[in-house]
Amino acid sequence: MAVYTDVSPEALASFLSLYDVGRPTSFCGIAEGVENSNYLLRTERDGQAADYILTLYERRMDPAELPWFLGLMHHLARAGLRCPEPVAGADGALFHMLNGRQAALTTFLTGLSTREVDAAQCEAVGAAMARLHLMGASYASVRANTLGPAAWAPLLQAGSNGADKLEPGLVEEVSAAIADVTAQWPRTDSLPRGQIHADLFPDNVFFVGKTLSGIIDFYFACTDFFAYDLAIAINAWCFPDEATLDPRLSAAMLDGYCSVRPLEGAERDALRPLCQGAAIRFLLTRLYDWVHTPEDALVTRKDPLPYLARLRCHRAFSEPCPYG
Ligand SMILES: Nc1ncnc2c1ncn2[C@@H]1O[C@H](COP(=O)(O)OP(=O)(O)OP(=O)(O)O)[C@@H](O)[C@H]1O
Ligand SMILES: N[C@@H](CCO)C(=O)O
Repeated sequence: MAVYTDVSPEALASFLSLYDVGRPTSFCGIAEGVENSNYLLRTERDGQAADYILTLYERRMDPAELPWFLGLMHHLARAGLRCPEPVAGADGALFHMLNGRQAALTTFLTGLSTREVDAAQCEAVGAAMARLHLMGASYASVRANTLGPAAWAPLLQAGSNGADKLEPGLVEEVSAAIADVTAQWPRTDSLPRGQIHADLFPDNVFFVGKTLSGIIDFYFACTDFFAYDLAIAINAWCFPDEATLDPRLSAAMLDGYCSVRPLEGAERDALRPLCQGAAIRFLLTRLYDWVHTPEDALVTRKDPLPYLARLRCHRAFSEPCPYG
């Protein structure tokens, strides 16, 4: 489930009166996702139907940061990336309040996320990510990565109550990995940086047939190393059994990326610590949710342990870039 906030027909009508999108003809909650409340909205105007996603921002969203995310999506959509474009209200604003929460309408993207990742999809994701990185260069505003290395020790601390029940010795093992990976982390000015998606998992990428048709969910986007975005996606796409890297998939992703934006040698050399850092980041946010979400909550908690398995896998490699 991800409908935390119910929206009545009256509240919807009042919200839509701020937009020029026509009258609602259907409106239903979307079960997928864990962060925000999402609804599929169909409207009709002058006999024409149009689909939108209505999102009410919950949980981790810092209200002051929403304009940055919506501005980035607007910028990328206008630059030609297939991503949701926020719809402006009659007043020009990209979000308005609904039931006490910030809420935005975005364009609907067709397509389905894949359940069985293959090399062609990885190549397409790599190429789309590189396009996103290049297009983001003209979005000048900076957003620091709030889930970068400085956040890891406090997150582990916040999730430590219950961590060892999940996996004996987890806190000690992850503490040691944090110290080691932080010491190897590239200096800010040592690798190319810019706007990154930072959550490019299979459920955030749509395909129509074999063609990549859209990228959604920009609410962890930030300004960081381009190669860190690749590290996140390698972890999310290239571990078919959750614990073992399939180098054919990661090589396809790197090939796709390099077909649009060639990687520098230093970026390839940094991939192993970056992949470990990406594994730590998702292990810790999942651990936090695991420990802090009541077992009977409607939201489905994501298992942190597959990210411990990925961390171990990257740490066991001896070659600098086993990814392709
Ligand atoms: N622009 C869009 N076009 C079509 N479907 C969308 C769009 N945005 C969201 N969806 C649908 O809503 C679902 C949830 O969206 P999203 O992943 O952004 O939610 P979330 O709560 O931020 O979840 P999470 O961060 O856990 O992935 C998606 O899986 C997709 O089915
Ligand atoms: N992609 C994240 C969920 C939040 O975006 C995860 O799998 O842990």
